[in-house]
Amino acid sequence: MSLYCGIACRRKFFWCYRLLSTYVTKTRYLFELKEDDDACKKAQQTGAFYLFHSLAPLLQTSAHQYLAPRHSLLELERLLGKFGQDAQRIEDSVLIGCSEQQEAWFALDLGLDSSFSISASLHKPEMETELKGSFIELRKALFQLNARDASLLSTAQALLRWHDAHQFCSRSGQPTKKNMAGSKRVCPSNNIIYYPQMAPVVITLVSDGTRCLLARQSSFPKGMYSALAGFCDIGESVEETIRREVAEEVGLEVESLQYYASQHWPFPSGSLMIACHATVKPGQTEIQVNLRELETAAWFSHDEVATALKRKGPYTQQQNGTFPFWLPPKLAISHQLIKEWVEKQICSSLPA
Ligand SMILES: NC(=O)C1=CN([C@@H]2O[C@H](COP(=O)(O)OP(=O)(O)OC[C@H]3O[C@@H](n4cnc5c(N)ncnc54)[C@H](O)[C@@H]3O)[C@@H](O)[C@H]2O)C=CC1
Ligand SMILES: [Mg+2]
Repeated sequence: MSLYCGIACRRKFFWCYRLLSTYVTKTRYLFELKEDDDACKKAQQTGAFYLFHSLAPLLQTSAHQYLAPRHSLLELERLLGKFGQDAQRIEDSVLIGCSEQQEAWFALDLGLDSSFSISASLHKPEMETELKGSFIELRKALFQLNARDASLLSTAQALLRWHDAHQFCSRSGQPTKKNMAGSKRVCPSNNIIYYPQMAPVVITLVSDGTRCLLARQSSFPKGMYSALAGFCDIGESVEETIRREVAEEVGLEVESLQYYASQHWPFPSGSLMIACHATVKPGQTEIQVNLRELETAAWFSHDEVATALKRKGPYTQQQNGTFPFWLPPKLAISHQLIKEWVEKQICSSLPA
């Protein structure tokens, strides 16, 4: 090993160690805030708040992108005061992360019902003017956010939605109480603890060796195709869900599958997307589309998919009345799954 290489390796090791150490410190800090209400309340003093209204995040526009502004506790108290709201409403906020310098990040919804305010929803247009931004539906804004804001706002929305929908104990019917961080709710009458939940969903890119199978639902934007997706049924393994979903939706039998990656997805109400590649038995490639689930499904060649990946919107109607074939945006795991398939095809076609 050359001297240069030795130094480079040691530097790399030192860098990795520093990264890991910051990550561990951050993780332990967040754990403490979830477990200790007093520590979490203290963290709000120096923390930053992302604001929502009826689950739509507050956003500002900057150069064709959306930015998610953050507010200090002081700014938030001033804002609530101005709109005649109790500062106790801040206790409805949920912890969504922290910076490397341990600035805790929270999310608060000013439009949902609160036990701390008489009138549930603060006046939206006036608040938007005051905050110099707009509350925009996450579905519309997600793909124009940077990766960090997209991930934070997705987590925040899923958590805020869960709290809004779990205000009462399903056994006693009594109101449940959120802990300061919002990592759980407890029923004071029977001590049942409720934890935020998300639904596991598999997303599978089926291939026959040279082509891949893409499908569309009628609710998709015109021209957009994606890999097959489906919720896990209770009691199923990921492998079983993939086999069932592929059989249910396109009438094919999966022969082998390989895990690719996962992603939290805020729609419809917080899912864990588990992405996999799958192959079908050779010669068994005839698609039978389940029209109750899908509008259409088809096999696509490597070149067709590679071209679609490069295509940029807006995807407007063509002269012949059809829409161009396009794929989900980069932020969606389906895009990454399809991209990996394209890259793998290129590698396998290269001479050894
Ligand atoms: N991030 C990504 O790249 C992608 C994400 N997705 C997400 O995957 C989700 C599932 O895909 P679909 O093909 O619609 O699933 P699906 O094929 O399981 O069909 C949806 C139906 O499943 C039933 N269902 C079972 N459990 C459910 C639950 N926990 N919540 C809601 N419905 C449930 C309902 O009847 C619903 O109409 C979609 O909601 C979509 O948001 C889909 C494609 C790409
Ligand atoms: Mg489906």
